[in-house]
Amino acid sequence: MMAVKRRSSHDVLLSTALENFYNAAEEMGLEDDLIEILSRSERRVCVSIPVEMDDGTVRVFDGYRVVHSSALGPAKGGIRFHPQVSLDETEALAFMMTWKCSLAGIPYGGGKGGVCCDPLELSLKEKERITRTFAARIEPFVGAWSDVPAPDVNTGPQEMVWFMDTISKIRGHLDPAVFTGKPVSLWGSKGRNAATGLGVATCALELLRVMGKDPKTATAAVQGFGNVGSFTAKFLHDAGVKVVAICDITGTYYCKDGIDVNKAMAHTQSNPKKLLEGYTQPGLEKRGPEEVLFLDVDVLLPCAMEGTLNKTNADKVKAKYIVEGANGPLTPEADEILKSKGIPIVPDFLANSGGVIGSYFEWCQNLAGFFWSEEEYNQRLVTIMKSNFQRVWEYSKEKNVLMRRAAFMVAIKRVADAVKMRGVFL
Ligand SMILES: NC(=O)C1=CN([C@@H]2O[C@H](COP(=O)(O)OP(=O)(O)OC[C@H]3O[C@@H](n4cnc5c(N)ncnc54)[C@H](O)[C@@H]3O)[C@@H](O)[C@H]2O)C=CC1
Ligand SMILES: O=C(O)CCC(=O)C(=O)O
Repeated sequence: MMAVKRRSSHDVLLSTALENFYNAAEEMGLEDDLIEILSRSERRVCVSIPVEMDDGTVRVFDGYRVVHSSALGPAKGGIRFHPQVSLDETEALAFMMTWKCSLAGIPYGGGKGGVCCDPLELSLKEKERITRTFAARIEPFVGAWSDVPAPDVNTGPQEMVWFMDTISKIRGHLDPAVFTGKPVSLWGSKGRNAATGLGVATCALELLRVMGKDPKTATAAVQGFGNVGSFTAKFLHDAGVKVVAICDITGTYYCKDGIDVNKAMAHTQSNPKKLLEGYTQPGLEKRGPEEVLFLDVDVLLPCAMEGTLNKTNADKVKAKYIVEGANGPLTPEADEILKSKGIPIVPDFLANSGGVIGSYFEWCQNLAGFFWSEEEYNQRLVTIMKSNFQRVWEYSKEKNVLMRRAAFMVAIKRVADAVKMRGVFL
């Protein structure tokens, strides 16, 4: 029995992340003091964001920026705009960023941020005011060598430019390396927008390879059709996988002959809310949003939000494999159910690490002031993703544990070694 008193939370994501961490730490025999240190965040910043709305009224939004660990380098992680954002959720996501960056082999710690708001109800100008005020309030805490935010749910290149521009104006000089995920025309990198999806698709193709399944005879279903889901579907489609279903908050769009992914992407790009609503093609059937999860396909890729597969629905999964594009899409109860069904799962912080690896490439280019071609970017990304997949796959076989546990063990070791070498004080 461990002497450490385990932290817990009412937040599903934080309790899931902590439970996975404690179990892996226990299995690898990590020292109690390191468990205590690594189960807490270094810094949790809460800010209020007063904003004048278009109708002249004032609303105050809550914003958060958490640094879980800076043992390996500056904290790294996205900023989310969503009605469910809370301090606990942000801390959970920052915690998982530490393990993601460690496993990826990049020189970063873990951070995450968020603003509790509903972007679907905001005008572009209101979103800009929220972004700029939030940027000003967290300015003392972010920087190229301290904490480097990036996009997450409902944020993208436009928000990253507002953030960078506000911080640069406050500091009196351009500071491009303080945010990644910027547009290519403004210190962004070719490849970053598609990077997470390219990484998720690469992991799915690697899993098919080790399972001896030809991608050209494989089928897939993708939940979520935003940044991660749409590019995941696109790269799988390009590799010859038949993507039979895609999905967003408006429903599941199923076609037994395969979704025309490029057409669906063009559809979402052409409407202001970026939704699939109204998308059509020959043979298309529209179903409820949850139905994507229960289709009889080779690979299911949850690329939307956390907790999608849980104790109430995991037993209905018919897919042969799961590759987690979203952060925390499975609760521990779902993990158990899927384990008993023998379904191999590529865990989120391996599968979706292409985003942060791609952000690392952007940060390197910003610091050097020298930009790469998209070909070079993608080729380096795919090489790293394949090698990280292979490392976790082999370690899981060697230790006879599931891939999630193996990934945690590899990731925790690198951070724990860094904490020991740097020393725990100050
Ligand atoms: N953007 C990035 O580079 C990275 C994002 N992630 C994670 O991937 C996930 C998705 O992020 P993004 O694609 O950036 O967000 P996004 O905002 O671009 O897209 C989210 C998509 O999920 C859909 N969705 C939301 N709730 C849903 C529900 N209940 N049922 C069905 N569809 C639903 C939305 O309609 C939208 O299509 C999140 O968990 C995020 O933390 C992870 C790594 C990097
Ligand atoms: O690109 C980044 O720095 C972080 C992306 C992110 O938030 C994530 O991987 O969950």
